[in-house]
Amino acid sequence: KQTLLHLGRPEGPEMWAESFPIANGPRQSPIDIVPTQAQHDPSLKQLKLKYDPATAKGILNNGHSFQVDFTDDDNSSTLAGGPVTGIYRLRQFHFHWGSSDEKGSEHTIAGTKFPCELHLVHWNTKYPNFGEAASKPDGLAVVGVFLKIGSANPRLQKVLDAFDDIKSKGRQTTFSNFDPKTLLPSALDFWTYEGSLTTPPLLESVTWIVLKDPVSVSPAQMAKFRSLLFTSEGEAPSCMVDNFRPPQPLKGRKVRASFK
Ligand SMILES: CCCCNCC(=O)NCCc1ccc(S(N)(=O)=O)cc1
Ligand SMILES: [Zn+2]
Repeated sequence: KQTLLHLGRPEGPEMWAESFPIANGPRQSPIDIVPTQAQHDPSLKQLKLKYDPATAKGILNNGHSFQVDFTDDDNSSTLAGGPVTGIYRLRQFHFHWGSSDEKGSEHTIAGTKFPCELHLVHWNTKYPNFGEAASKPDGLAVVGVFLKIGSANPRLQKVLDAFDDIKSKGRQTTFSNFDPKTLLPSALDFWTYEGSLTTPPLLESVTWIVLKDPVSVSPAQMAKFRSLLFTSEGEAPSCMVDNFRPPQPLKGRKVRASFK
């Protein structure tokens, strides 16, 4: 008896190609980053991140992750330098995580999975808005940060404290005066490659900037991530876990390193 279960969750990554054929495209994300195969590119500039805490707006459970949204109607919070040309505006950040500490990240490093991965999503100001930029090959730049199990991360606390208000899908609350720079490691060494959104619509519009150094998260803090729900109030509750896409074929792409 063929059960749907062995095809993965009906709405899971294995099924996406049916509605989004680009799922099998030439520049899909995430990927497995193999440090020994990445080429150091001395022409890569230093990453310039300028975030204004006043641009933090709200925090939302969107049913597949939670995101912190920023006002992006001026250049108060931007990314420049690194592999990109021009100025990209911060729109939101969100996370991906596992049901246990052995998995959860989207990118992997020589096969190593992390329990969690942070994505800071920026759009190219040469386009009028995020939606337009999301459909252009140089439209988006996402900074990826690995979280690894260790001591509790005090910088995460303000985010975790908001979870009671956004437990189920569709819940949101205000979230102000937060500097996402506090979530980053001290060194901004990175790998970079041309890729895509890792969730539908899987658009191939992302310059990925994956930081080499992880930041810490404690098991108790991971347990709080796993207390969020995929489901809306009133539905049978389903814990929000394993919201990561596995690595996709490199298809000849080069991964560059900003460091030796
Ligand atoms: C008005 C425009 C509304 C856009 N709504 C449609 C849309 O494009 N949503 C996609 C949002 C998204 C998905 C995945 C990532 S990831 N995991 O690759 O960083 C980042 C951002
Ligand atoms: Zn993401």
